[in-house]
Amino acid sequence: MESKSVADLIEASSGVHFSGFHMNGLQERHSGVEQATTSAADNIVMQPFVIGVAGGAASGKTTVCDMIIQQLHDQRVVLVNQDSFYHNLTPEEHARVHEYNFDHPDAFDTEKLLASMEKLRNGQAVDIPKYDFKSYKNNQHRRVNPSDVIILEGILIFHDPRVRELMNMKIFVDTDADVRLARRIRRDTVEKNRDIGTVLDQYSKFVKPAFDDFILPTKKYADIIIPRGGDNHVAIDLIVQHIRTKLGQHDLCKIYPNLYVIHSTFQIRGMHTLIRDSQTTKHDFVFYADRLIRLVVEHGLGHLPFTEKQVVTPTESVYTGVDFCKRLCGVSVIRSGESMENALRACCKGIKIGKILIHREGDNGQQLVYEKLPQDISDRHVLLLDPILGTGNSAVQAISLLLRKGVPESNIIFLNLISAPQGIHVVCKRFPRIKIVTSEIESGLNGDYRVIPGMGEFGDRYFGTDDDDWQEVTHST
Ligand SMILES: Nc1ncnc2c1ncn2[C@@H]1O[C@H](COP(=O)(O)OP(=O)(O)O)[C@@H](O)[C@H]1O
Ligand SMILES: Nc1ccn([C@@H]2O[C@H](COP(=O)(O)O)[C@@H](O)[C@H]2O)c(=O)n1
Ligand SMILES: [Mg+2]
Repeated sequence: MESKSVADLIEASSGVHFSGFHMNGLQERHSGVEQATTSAADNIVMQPFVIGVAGGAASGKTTVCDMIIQQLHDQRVVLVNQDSFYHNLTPEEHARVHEYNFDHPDAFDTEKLLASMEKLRNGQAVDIPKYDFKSYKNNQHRRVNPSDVIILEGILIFHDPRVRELMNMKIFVDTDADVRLARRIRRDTVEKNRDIGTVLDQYSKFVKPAFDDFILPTKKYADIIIPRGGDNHVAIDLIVQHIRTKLGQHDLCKIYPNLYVIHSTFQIRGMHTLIRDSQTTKHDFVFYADRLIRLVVEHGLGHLPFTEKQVVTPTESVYTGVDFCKRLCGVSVIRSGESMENALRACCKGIKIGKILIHREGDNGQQLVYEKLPQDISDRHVLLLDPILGTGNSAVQAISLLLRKGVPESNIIFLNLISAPQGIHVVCKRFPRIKIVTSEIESGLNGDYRVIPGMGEFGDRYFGTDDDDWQEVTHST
């Protein structure tokens, strides 16, 4: 495509909002996308999703954890047992081990557990003791690497509020006392070589009272109570599904503090349902997409800086409020992004809106970038408009161009309707200071790099250039 004709194309497609068209995309095309703007990107530590699993001894905690881990096979999951943090016994305690209460909160070195968790959450590997139930020692260690999911399991794992605080999800495995006792007898006699008399003594002296006094009272902290432990496949399936959703969605907001997902309501879900439905007419698609876009734009504007302003009301009282940010412009990514311009103009009277055209050239991923931006854009806060964040490639191109124009990274707010986690990772890691405002986070991308569940080709549906509409036009003319 010839440079001049592209300029004309943009001019024709967008209308002139201001002077200052720069045609330097071709020169920049071969220089590639800018490298990460700051080393801070490398320092971002993904916060793991921490699941706590509590319940009485032999209730099936380890079995439930194993089942969750098995189902989350495509995630990096690590299991940390509270048993690993049993205090070593003194020689005196060891000599009278049958009088030692292994079910009391004081039997555990919770400070050490907290220190290990702190390391894992900071992305550092940690050596976790391996507890030997036969020798009562934890002299050996295993190396645990930082992971996407950490499962903390143990009878008293909900006891200390500081440990509870670490958890994103708390599960209590609720199994009848007689089943727990029967399993314990079998386990302790077979696996731990203990005689049945000792097992029963320990149970009545320590295990049962501790369950009533310390373990059962922590059930109230659970988000989910699983009756029948590992037999409850439905509960485990639901939990795994929830973890997957959480990993892909809102926890992204914890990982990336500059990612904002507008608060979901049934109205918003209803609008999404309509625009995602492939049967929705163009008219309805535009109507509900516009409503959602307006919400995203309003939310995005809320992230602009403000100055305090006092006004005198008609009752001659003073109202202390704020003044809008004045140095502002929009930049839409042609063509879908243009659908967001009206909402921005409706909110910000007379706002300048620039345009960026990103063109994928063949399959080699090379992209041509043409732009028409305000000359003083480096002095402005920029609202970057593109309804769908998919792989993040276009967004990286667009943001890199803005940075080359001198716009500070922290002055860019990227507004979109839906975001794929992959795109969020790409953009937020590379540009940790930009803000992203979106209305929903998607499950992911399919093999063709299309957003799933998504809403199809947004530009075609919004501007009526999808196949059906073209046919309609052909038939009616
Ligand atoms: N649903 C089940 N049916 C039969 N045996 C089970 C079931 N769940 C666990 N067990 C057995 O009971 C014992 C205790 O289970 P485990 O998962 O280790 O419990 P916990 O970790 O709560 O102590 C183990 O020997 C295990 O094999
Ligand atoms: N040396 C030890 C240490 C602990 N116990 C018992 O283990 C139970 C906790 O383990 P779970 O896998 O069942 O959660 C607890 O009831 C302790 O009494 C032990 O017997 N010997
Ligand atoms: Mg266990």
